[in-house]
Amino acid sequence: MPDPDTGDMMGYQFHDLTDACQTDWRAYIEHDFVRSLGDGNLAPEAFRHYLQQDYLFLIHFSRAYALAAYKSHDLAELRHAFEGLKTILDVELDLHVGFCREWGISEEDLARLPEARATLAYTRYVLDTGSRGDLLDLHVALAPCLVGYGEIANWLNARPSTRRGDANPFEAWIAMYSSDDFQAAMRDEIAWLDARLAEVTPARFTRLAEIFRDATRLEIDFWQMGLDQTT
Ligand SMILES: Cc1ncc(C[n+]2csc(CCO)c2C)c(N)n1
Repeated sequence: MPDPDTGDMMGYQFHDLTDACQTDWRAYIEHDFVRSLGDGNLAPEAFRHYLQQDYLFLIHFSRAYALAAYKSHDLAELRHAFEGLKTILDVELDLHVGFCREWGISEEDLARLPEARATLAYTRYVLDTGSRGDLLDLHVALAPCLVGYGEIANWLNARPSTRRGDANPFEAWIAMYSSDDFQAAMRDEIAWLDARLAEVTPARFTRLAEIFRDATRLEIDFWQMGLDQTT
């Protein structure tokens, strides 16, 4: 459809992906795990289980960013993948190691950890989608993780019952995803996706929306695993 201001043809945008799966997207962003984390009363066992499985998750997500490097066509795409991998290793895992120390999870515990089904399903789904498809398929599969956590932080901050500061044991978690750096990374990813989605056909968009919805459902399962402490 033509843009009313410029007359240019407008394609799809990132928000069309969330619009296409609103029920699942809201169930992910506003999950009970997230609400309790915001209120500061999430059961320590639930958070501990989440932290342990997230360690395995982050290792496989690092591999997915390495796959994005492999799928790159130019230096800009390669840098984009490299920055994503570097953020997981330097920022995500850093936060993670700090939390594990605080919650009494040792490196030996992490090394011995059996991988839960929800972790297996989500990480291997993303790697398989990226192996089979192109860089856009892979980024769409990765988007609920990066964009979702930024949106969760914004949702929590806009909500009156969220407790910020020392009164909340999960303050560092909320602060990390609310930070200017993380929010800027989220906006960069949305801009990258907007530029590529502008070019896709309706049939291709339908397939991408399916990938996005599946990855969103797997994020829901990951939160639920924390609450249920299932493996
Ligand atoms: C289940 C699960 N989903 C998303 C994230 C957040 N996250 C993991 S890697 C990455 C991209 C680089 O920052 C982001 C935002 C998480 N930790 N665990």
